[in-house]
Amino acid sequence: MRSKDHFSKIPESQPAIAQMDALLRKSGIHLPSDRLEQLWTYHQLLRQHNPELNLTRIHNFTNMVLKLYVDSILPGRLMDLPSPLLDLGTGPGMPGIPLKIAYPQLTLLLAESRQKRVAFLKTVVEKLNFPDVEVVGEGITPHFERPVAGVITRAVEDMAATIDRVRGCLMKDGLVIFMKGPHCDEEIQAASERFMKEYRLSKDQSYNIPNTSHERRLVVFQRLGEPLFVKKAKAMERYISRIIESEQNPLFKDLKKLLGSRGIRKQKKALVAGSKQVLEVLSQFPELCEAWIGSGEKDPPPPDSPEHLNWYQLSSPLFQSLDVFGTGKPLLLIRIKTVEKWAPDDGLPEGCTVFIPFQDPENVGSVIRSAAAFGADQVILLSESAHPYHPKALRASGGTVLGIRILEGPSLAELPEDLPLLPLSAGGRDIAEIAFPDTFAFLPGIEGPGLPEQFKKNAVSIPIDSRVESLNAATATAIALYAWSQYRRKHSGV
Ligand SMILES: C[S@@+](CC[C@H](N)C(=O)[O-])C[C@H]1O[C@@H](n2cnc3c(N)ncnc32)[C@H](O)[C@@H]1O
Repeated sequence: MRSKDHFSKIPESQPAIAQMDALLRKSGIHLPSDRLEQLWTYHQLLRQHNPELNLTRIHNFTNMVLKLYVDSILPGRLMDLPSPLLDLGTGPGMPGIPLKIAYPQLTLLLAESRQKRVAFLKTVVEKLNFPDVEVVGEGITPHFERPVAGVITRAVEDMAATIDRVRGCLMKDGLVIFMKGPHCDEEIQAASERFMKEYRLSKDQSYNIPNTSHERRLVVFQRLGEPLFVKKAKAMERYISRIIESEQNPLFKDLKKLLGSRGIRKQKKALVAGSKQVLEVLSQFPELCEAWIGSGEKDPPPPDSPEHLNWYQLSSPLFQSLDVFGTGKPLLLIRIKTVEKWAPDDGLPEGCTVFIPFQDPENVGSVIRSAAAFGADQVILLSESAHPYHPKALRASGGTVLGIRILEGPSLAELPEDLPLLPLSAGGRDIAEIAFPDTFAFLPGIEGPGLPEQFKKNAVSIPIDSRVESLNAATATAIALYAWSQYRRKHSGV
């Protein structure tokens, strides 16, 4: 490899500043004398401290100039460098120090976790009398929150790891600049896929260190969103935030009661869980949303949330006691719509009504979801039923509870027999063979006891294998709804 290098014939016995200048110029880099001297001083320091600190394995003068200094400066010729720029894992100062010498207007942060190297970097910065260069003597983690417009990194780690690491400090539109060798397609692909929503690949340029056979690749990702600390600050400004750390806090006590149907009925409020559902409810029913509930201040409300939203920041144990599904993601406190009453005298509207007597909130939620999916006209909750806004019901309903017409009716025993009912019970007529009336209601039984005797005579059933006693009540209702939707499609072309 070395024999191909154009400059390998330069005598190594007495390298001098002029030879460095010549190598730089042949590589297209023209430094004025004061900056050339800075680079020379840096080179001397590197040489002086290398035996003790093992700063670089490159010892040959020509190679040091080309593979370290020229290589470090080249990104500045291929793009406009963002400033302030964080050189992450700078080691002995590469590419940061040569870049700062070539582009003195840069504000630079040199991050290095190994303390001996940190001491070396501080000596360099002092000797070169650099303005606007700071040595950050710590390992960069996502908790590092100093705002920077760009990050540059050479020979540190894979791209995805770095992008993740700088999520605390890189500002919106900021650039992560990777100085890589030619074979980094897999890394680019992995990082592009993982950060698809937050970053875009803005540059991928192959080049050579001039007059050498050394191939390089400059890969740049641009951040599309804000870092967390900015999101937090904006959210603090926009929403009323409350920190809740005690179980005795009245707000928390009320929230805790929303884990059961009684509390929901009394307060007319509910908790929505699961990030997808929370975001859907927030965008579809902003007027119903009261508070965004998170663990501490991580995960602030999204920037376009309604302004009246409160932001409750719960201590981790308090949050976990509300996060019954263990999502770890924020919950949403919503007001529930007033549920209209229904009495038998009101009759039924044309189409399909579904009565719900289920005591298991998951069954309530999943039947509501099926009712919405198959186009039922309304759902009437009998007094036996669990609350449709119970956290388990809301989750099982996939949010459809908020979209479908729901009424509150009497108990199962109070339903008159002369309603146009299609009770669901094993042993009834085969549902595939009946003609569905224009106006009717499905009436499934309660889990366990099933239907009271008086309804069984008109029941319809879903034929099942004789070794299975019965279907789950919500499943049976879903299949009955499907049978009706198929019948309707066939007979009315809907
Ligand atoms: C292989 S060296 C490369 C140094 C230099 N960028 C170069 O091109 O010569 C990697 C350096 O990154 C430092 N480093 C690794 N992870 C780091 C982190 N998270 N924050 C700061 N420095 C880190 C290591 O201590 C090491 O000095």
